[in-house]
Amino acid sequence: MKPIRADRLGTLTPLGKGGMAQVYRVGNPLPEFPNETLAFKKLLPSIVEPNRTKLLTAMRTAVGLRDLLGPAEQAELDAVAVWPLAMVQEGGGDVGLLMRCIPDDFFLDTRNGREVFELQLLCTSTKQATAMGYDKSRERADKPLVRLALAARLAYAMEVVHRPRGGQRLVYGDMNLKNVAVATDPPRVLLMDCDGVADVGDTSRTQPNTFLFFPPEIIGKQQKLQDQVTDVYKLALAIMRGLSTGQAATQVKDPASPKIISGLLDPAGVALFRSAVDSDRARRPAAEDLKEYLVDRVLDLASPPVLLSAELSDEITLRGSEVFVRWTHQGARTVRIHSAVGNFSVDGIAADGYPGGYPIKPPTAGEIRVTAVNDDGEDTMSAGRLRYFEIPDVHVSLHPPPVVLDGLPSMELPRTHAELPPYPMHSAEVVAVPPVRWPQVPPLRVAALGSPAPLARDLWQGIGRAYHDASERIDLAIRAAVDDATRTLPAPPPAGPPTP
Ligand SMILES: Nc1ncnc2c1ncn2[C@@H]1O[C@H](COP(=O)(O)OP(=O)(O)OP(=O)(O)O)[C@@H](O)[C@H]1O
Repeated sequence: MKPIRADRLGTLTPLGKGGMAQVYRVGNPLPEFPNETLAFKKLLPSIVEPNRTKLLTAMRTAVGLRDLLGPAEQAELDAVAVWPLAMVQEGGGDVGLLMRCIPDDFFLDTRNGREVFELQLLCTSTKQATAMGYDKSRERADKPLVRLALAARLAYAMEVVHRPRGGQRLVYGDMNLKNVAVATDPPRVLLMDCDGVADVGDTSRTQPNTFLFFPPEIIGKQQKLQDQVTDVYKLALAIMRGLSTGQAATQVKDPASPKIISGLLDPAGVALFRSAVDSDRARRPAAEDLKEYLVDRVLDLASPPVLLSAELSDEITLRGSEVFVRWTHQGARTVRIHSAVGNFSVDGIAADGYPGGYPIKPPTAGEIRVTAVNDDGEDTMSAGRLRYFEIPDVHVSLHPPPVVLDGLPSMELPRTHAELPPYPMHSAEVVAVPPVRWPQVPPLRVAALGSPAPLARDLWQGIGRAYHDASERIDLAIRAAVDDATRTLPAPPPAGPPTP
C-alpha cells in the first residue's frame, strides 16, 4: 500500500501514548480504506537516530508483509490484530503508520477517561480497579470463564500470526500484557503494536522484549533473535497473568500459582503451560495447542443455557394485534425475541418472568426467533413463522337517495264523504328525513376468534357475524331517523263534533 500524506488525515484526536509513539484517531475518511475508522501512530519527536530509522524500517516491513497476503489472509489477520496498513509521510519522509482504530468496545471508562482495555487491567485487584475507576466497566471480564475465553482468543490470535504462509513464518516479538486489547461481549482480543512483527528469515529484525517477559534463551544469550518459540513462551506468560489477579499477578511464571483464579486450569492445563514456559525450547507446544486446550476447557466449564421449546400463540394474526411468545429453558437468565425481518428485537426479557408468554407486535411478518442468554452463552430456536392478516379497509358507503315524503295528491271527495268526520289530511309539503347518524361498527378482533390460531372457517364465521351485527345497527339507525322525520310532520287537525 502506497504511503499516505499526513495532510489528508484531517483532525487528529489523541488515543494513547507508548514509549515510542503517540496514537491518534484520524478525522478524515480515506477512499483507500472504505468504511474504516483509522488510527495514526506517529513516532515521538524524542525518538532520534539511529532508533528512528530502525523503527520506521520495522513499520515498513510490517506493511509490506500484509501486502503480500491475499484478501482472505488479510481479513483473518485483521480480525485478531490492528496491523499496519500503510506508512504516513510528512514533508516527504515517513513519520509513522496507519492502522485500523480499535473499536469502541475494546475501551473502558477509567478515572482518566476512556482508555484501551489492555490485558494488564485484568491483573489489578478489585481494590486497585476501584481506585482507578474502571472496576465497573471491567466487571464483565472479572468472570473467570470470560477470562478463560479471552485467553483462548489470545492463543488463537498468535496461532493466526504464526500460520505458515508460503515461505513466510511471522514472529510477533514483543508479546506482553500491554499489547493486547480485550473486549468482553463477546470475549475478543486484538493484538496491538504489530509494527515489530517480522519474518523469521529476516535476520536484520530488531524486536524488543518487555521487562518480565524475557525468554530464558535470550537471557542466557543462547540466541539473540526471537522466533515463534519465544513467542509461545511470552504468550503462555501473558495468558497465565491474564488469568491472575492481585498483587504480583503480572509476575506469575508458574501455572500452579495460587494467583491464577482457582479451577481455571486443570492438571492437564498446568502441565501444558509448564511445558510452554520450560527453558527447554523443544518442550514448548505451538500456540495452536494452547488454544485447543483453552477452548476445550471453556466448553468443559461453561453451562450455556438450553432452550427446550419456543412457540407463538398465533401464527396468523391481524397486523397490529399482539402475539404471545412462549418458551421453556434450562439455565437462561434473559431472553431475546427477534426477527431478521425489519430488525425487530426485544432484549433483556427475564427468562422466568412471563409464564403466560411475552406479548410482541412485530412490525412485519416473518420468522420469530427466541434466544436464551446467560453469562456462558446463548441458545437460539425458531418460535414459528408469523403471518399477518390484513383486513381490507371496509368503507360502508351508504348514500341512500334522499327520502322524502311526497305530498299526497289532492282528492275531490264526494259530498257524502265531505259530511264524514274529517279524515287526517297529509300536508302537501315535502319533508326531508334528518341526517342518519351511522352507527359505530366495532373492529373485528381476529385473535379472539380461536386459539391458538384462528382457522379459515372461524375467520369467515367471525367476519359474517360482524357484518350481520353491523347491518342490524344500520337498520336501527335508519329506523330511528325515519321515526324522527315522522315526528316532524304536521299534527292531524283536531277531530270535529260527531255527525248526528
Ligand atoms: N489501533 C489503535 N487504535 C486505538 N488506540 C490504539 C491503537 N494502537 C494503539 N493504541 C493506543 O495507543 C497506545 C500506544 O500504542 P503502542 O503500544 O502501539 O505504542 P508504542 O509507543 O509502540 O508502545 P510501547 O511503549 O509498547 O513501545 C496503546 O497503549 C493504546 O492505548
